[in-house]
Amino acid sequence: MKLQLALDLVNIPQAIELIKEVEEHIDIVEIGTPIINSEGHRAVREVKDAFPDLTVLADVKIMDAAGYEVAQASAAGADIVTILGAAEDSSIKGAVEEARKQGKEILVDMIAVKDIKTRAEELDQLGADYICVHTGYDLQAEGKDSFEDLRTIKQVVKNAKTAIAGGIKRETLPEVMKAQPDLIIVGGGITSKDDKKTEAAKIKQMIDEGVNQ
Ligand SMILES: O=C(CO)[C@H](O)[C@H](O)COP(=O)(O)O
Repeated sequence: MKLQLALDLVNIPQAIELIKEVEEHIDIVEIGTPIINSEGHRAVREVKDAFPDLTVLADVKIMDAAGYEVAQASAAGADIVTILGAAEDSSIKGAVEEARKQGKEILVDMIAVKDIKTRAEELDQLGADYICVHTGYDLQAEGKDSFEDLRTIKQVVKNAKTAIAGGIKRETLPEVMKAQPDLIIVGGGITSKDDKKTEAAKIKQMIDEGVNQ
């Protein structure tokens, strides 16, 4: 199980400072959609330049023109690029094909997908590297989570790695870990803390020790 730190509500210098603090405790850093929307691919490039050994995920949440978008994010230095599970199959295929060409990976975000089980089976066949259940901020505000969806995809996904995102924090980690996803994505659960380094270290330790009680 790997830990991905999601950086959403910061600018590029703040992101770089934050990564410096927690770098040793994370496996992947996500350049979140809000940063990319406001700062562009420059955000991905500057983070990759500052941390060349860290795996960088560009959360571009592609919906169309997938091959082109994957190429652009890859050129900026992304190692993993996200596409929405609700996108057309031809877009998913285009994203996977371009990622293979570039030596990158595709994470499919299942946000807003209604039939999680069927779509996860399809995406698995289409060659997704990761399938990620995700409760976005707007549904988190309604008290929703993706724990049940994670159990559902774990039952049907045969090839892809599984991931979960959305409001995960140290207190909910044991529940998440019971389902054994390959990747756990934590944003506010780390970035909202005064001592981000200690929080990231504790979360990483729980993951590494397989704490699930
Ligand atoms: O993709 C995102 C929002 O669309 C976030 O990066 C993801 O939800 C993780 O952040 P948090 O743990 O703060 O919910």
